[in-house]
Amino acid sequence: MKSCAKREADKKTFMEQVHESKENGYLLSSRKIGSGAFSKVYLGYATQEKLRQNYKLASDLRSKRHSMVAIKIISTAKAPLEYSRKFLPREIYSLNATYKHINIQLYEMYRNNRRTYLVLELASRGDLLEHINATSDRRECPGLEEEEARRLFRQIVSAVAHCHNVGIVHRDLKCENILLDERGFIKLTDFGFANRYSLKNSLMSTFCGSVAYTAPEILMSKKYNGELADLWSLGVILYAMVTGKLPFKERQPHKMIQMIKQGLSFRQPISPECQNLIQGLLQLKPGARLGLQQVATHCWMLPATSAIFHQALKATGRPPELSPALEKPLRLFAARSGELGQASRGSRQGNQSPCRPSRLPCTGRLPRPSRNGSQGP
Ligand SMILES: Nc1ncnc2c1ncn2[C@@H]1O[C@H](COP(=O)(O)OP(=O)(O)OP(=O)(O)O)[C@@H](O)[C@H]1O
Repeated sequence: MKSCAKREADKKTFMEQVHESKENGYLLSSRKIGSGAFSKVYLGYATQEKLRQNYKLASDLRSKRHSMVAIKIISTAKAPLEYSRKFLPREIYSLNATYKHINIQLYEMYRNNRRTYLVLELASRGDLLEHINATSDRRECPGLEEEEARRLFRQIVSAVAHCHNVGIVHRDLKCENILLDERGFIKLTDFGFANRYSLKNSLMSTFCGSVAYTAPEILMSKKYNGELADLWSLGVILYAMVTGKLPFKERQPHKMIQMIKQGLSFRQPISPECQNLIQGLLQLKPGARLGLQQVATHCWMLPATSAIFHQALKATGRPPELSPALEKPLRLFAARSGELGQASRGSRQGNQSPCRPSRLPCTGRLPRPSRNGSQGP
């Protein structure tokens, strides 16, 4: 139980935050909507005066017909220096560099020597993890229906492609960092581990994110390509969406590697197209993973093309490789029909091997994995 002194101190801090927010044009409510390692996120409201001053904020909130925002308060005085000097600036840079897409918009920032305030677009329907668990409970069947998973995954792929196109790798893609707004659109968030890269093939060495979503090359402490590591995480997210479970779950990285090497299994009926896409992303070798363009034009993402998949499967016993000749019209078709978001640059030849029979996945509801620390650049 909190001591009386602690409660008083918390109350004083909150009142200071209310005051500092008001000075900057926002009314801070006492409704806490989330918290992170060094931050608390509150529901806030833009004042009329603020709306008159900030055109971007005003036009966005007008389209939403409310004045609510999420105010993320980071207590820089309490956070480690490394966080304030390295990760927070990266988060702000990434939010600014990618805001024109479907990730969370950073409307504004204000700060003093104790705290930094990020005024963010409100995503009022919680995170993807909560959504998967709630839907699983309602359906009495783990996971989302493939149709819904497809709708959400297309948006996620499009958001990640947008990040990669502007030279940003997220490095902490997981269901908890994908929020849903009131219209059911996804909002990519938590760019605390995001990083810039200037050379497409430059390698990184920082261990970021959560073990369950982390690419094996990072778990093995190898230098890694951030884009390819994001692709692995996308495979874990898709698996989690359609099965309601994590594909591999171990606390210890070396045990995770063993599990990954034993391969994937699907214990419930998932369409062969979807299994094929997940397999294409969850490739042990980073270079063998499907590229974002291949993901966006995969037959599971474009159901109209699944006849081709089935014909090839029937004729050869193998799913088809997308030939360059087929890829272009599919992309055009996808773009026209709105099935494809912004395409990422570059296309890798992914390994589209048929599904391997393998070990059992973890069971039960999707847990919230704990985050790893991070060292290095
Ligand atoms: N824009 C938003 N709208 C609604 N809720 C939000 C928003 N941003 C953050 N949250 C909520 O607050 C929680 C913490 O936010 P966020 O993940 O950005 O903080 P963090 O300090 O980076 O967290 P962590 O230490 O877990 O990485 C989120 O999980 C989410 O539930």
